[in-house]
Amino acid sequence: MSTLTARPLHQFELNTLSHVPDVYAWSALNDLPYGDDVVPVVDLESPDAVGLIGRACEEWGAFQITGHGIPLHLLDRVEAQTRRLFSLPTAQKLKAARGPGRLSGYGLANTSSFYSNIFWSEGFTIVGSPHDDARKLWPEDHEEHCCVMEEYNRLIKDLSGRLLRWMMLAMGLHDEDMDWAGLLSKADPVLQLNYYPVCPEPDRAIGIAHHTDSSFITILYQSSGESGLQLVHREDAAGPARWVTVPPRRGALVVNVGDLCEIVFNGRIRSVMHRAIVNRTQTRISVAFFCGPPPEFNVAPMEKLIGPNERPAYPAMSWPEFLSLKRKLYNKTLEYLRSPEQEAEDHKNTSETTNQ
Ligand SMILES: C=C1C[C@]23C[C@H]1CC[C@H]2[C@@]12CCC[C@@](C)(C(=O)O1)[C@H]2[C@@H]3C(=O)O
Ligand SMILES: O=C(O)CCC(=O)C(=O)O
Ligand SMILES: [Fe+2]
Repeated sequence: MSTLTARPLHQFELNTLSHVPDVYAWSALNDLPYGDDVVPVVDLESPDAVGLIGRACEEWGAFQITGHGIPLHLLDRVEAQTRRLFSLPTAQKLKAARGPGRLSGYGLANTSSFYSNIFWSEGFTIVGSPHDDARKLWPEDHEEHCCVMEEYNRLIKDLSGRLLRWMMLAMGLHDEDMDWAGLLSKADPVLQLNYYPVCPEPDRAIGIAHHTDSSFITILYQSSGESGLQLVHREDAAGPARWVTVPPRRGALVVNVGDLCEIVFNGRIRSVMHRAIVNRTQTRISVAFFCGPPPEFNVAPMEKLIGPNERPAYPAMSWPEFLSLKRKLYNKTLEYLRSPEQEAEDHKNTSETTNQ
């Protein structure tokens, strides 16, 4: 396993290939059985939205939302701008390549550096303002792109604050326990545009390998047509852990619970393992909004969720500390934080501090 570093871009133009070259071949795609259960769909205008969200978070760590107030024509424009970006010639896209140590720009998904095989996808990350990178792609003609992305960021940030507040209420907490809107207003919005070209042998490739998002929640738009997003439904009375496909639904958005919520809610809800697969017939795009905190945020379980005489299920740390741990341990991060070894380590650190 390596740490997150920039990696060379594709050696191939994926949409021209008639077979999957070995560096793109994945063997562990069927590690779990498939389930045909359906990820809950919550209408945010429904009177029991809070309860439905709470149940979906506890059972799935994910749900689709309708009635979210983001106009369909804006979603269409976001999709059109995303397709326009990825259909630029490779040389042009490389002008906005994600440089070493930078999060924003064009390249493979960052997490691809954990694997020796390459993802069948391209990514473009927008952190904060879209202007700098868009100017590199379209020196004369980036106004429309920036306008659309900024408007989307504004509405989706607002929506994420509402959703987090409802999740908190569903967990029996109250408005005074966390000012989500205030907290999120201090963070840079992060948008990840994903592009999955058609693939001649979809069973041999992966769009983005399984992972959890680090954010509080991720709000994902996926293009209609072929589905690609799959998530792990944990073992329950109905069966063992299984892959479940989240079909695109016109106008709906997918909400994924991320690692930060798992920690803040002290494990009452868990982040959802998910991946994107590819298909033979339709180019797919997705746009993920990662709802994260400002750098100074203290990542720790909320006091009220820790029972009397109970230790928090996760140790406290800063957000940059969490991200650097995640860069090292990737899918093992939360398991490590919950483990007894970590508790011992945590205890040692606390006694060192108190001994000083
Ligand atoms: C709010 C977030 C979520 C982050 C970290 C932080 C800021 C940047 C986000 C992304 C965006 C691109 C994919 C990812 C994997 C990456 O490398 O940077 C994401 C990551 C995560 O989910 O871990
Ligand atoms: O394309 C998708 O459906 C998933 C994308 C994703 O998981 C991500 O960008 O983190
Ligand atoms: Fe993701």
